[in-house]
Amino acid sequence: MRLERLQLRALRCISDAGLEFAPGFNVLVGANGAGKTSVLEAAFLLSHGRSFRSGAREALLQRGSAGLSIFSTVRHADGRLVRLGLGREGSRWEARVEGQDVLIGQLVRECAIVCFEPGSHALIAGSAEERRRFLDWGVFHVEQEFLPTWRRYQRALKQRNSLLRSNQAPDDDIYSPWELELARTGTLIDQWRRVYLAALTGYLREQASALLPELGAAELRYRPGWPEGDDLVQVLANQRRRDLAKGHTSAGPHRADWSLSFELAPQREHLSRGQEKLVALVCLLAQARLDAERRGEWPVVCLDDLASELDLSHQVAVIERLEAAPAQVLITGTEIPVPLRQAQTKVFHVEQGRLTPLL
Ligand SMILES: Nc1ncnc2c1ncn2[C@@H]1O[C@H](COP(=O)(O)OP(=O)(O)OP(=O)(O)O)[C@@H](O)[C@H]1O
Repeated sequence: MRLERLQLRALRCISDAGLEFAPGFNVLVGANGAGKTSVLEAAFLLSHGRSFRSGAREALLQRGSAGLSIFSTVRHADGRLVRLGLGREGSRWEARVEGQDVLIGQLVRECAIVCFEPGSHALIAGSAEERRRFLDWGVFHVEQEFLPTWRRYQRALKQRNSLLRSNQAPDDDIYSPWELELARTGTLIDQWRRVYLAALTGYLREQASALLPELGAAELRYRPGWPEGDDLVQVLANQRRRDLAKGHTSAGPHRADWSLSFELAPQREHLSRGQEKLVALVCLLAQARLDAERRGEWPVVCLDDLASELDLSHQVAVIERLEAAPAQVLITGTEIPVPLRQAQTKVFHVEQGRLTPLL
């Protein structure tokens, strides 16, 4: 898929801007703080319902503005054109597909965008929550039932945690209904995650051998969040007393994690900071590749500040791979990245929130 048009209003330093993107490479060039990342952030918001930057969603609203809006026209590989919108008026976020109000989950399903940005190394070096989010975004895009099941799981988890916190005696009749629900939905979530990771593994190995051949073979490890092979309902019942002392549920898919290790870098601590970033990029490109396989079209790939994140040879390798995909790519930088200077690239100049097409 590709973004044909993106229209932004009152997003960070961008008061009002419209961009017509080219199908291939698009570069947003400008000084620090000009508003380049904010454009990628807007695209990411449509596809994830949240920003990749930390902080409250309120910070996205231009200072002094009561609302913001993001509109996009998305062209799918089969020629279908879909109009998407996300906005905030007053205290409410509203999502639209083809002018109809929809839930944010429905909007996100229509738009697939992966984004590599300076914070992406958290996928490797950060908390397990980052890795679960990555995993669940992938599962969500292929499994229709994932979101409602995940919501049911979260509801049951909240209920069990509030029983634990209010120090309810660990009796079956109080805890069992919630534990049954947790086990039923949690086991499904775990199965979907395993199927997704199994499909992702080949693409992870392929991307890793292209971008990080010096690290040797890559291996993916998954930890479901409770002892492998055990029945979750039994685990929860057995852990009630321990969980009462802790005040929260200590087993289940909300504790899952995965990691990518390498023959010559078996532990994360063996990776340099730059290699951590490259491993994160490997994961994102593998996810994009799998998404392309499943949906029959590449997601849009955003690379924020590419030239300061990767050395020149890795920039070349990534750009060549995306050119061959072929994917629509949005790149930001204080200058046009060297490998794109001779290529067919649409360039936008960004200055104090104003966007001007150059070439
Ligand atoms: N809510 C807001 N209202 C108005 N301006 C904001 C708001 N939030 C951030 N800004 C400003 O908007 C700009 C956002 O910049 P952005 O991160 O998009 O810049 P960038 O061009 O990617 O910069 P860099 O090259 O430094 O990463 C900054 O100048 C910032 O101070």
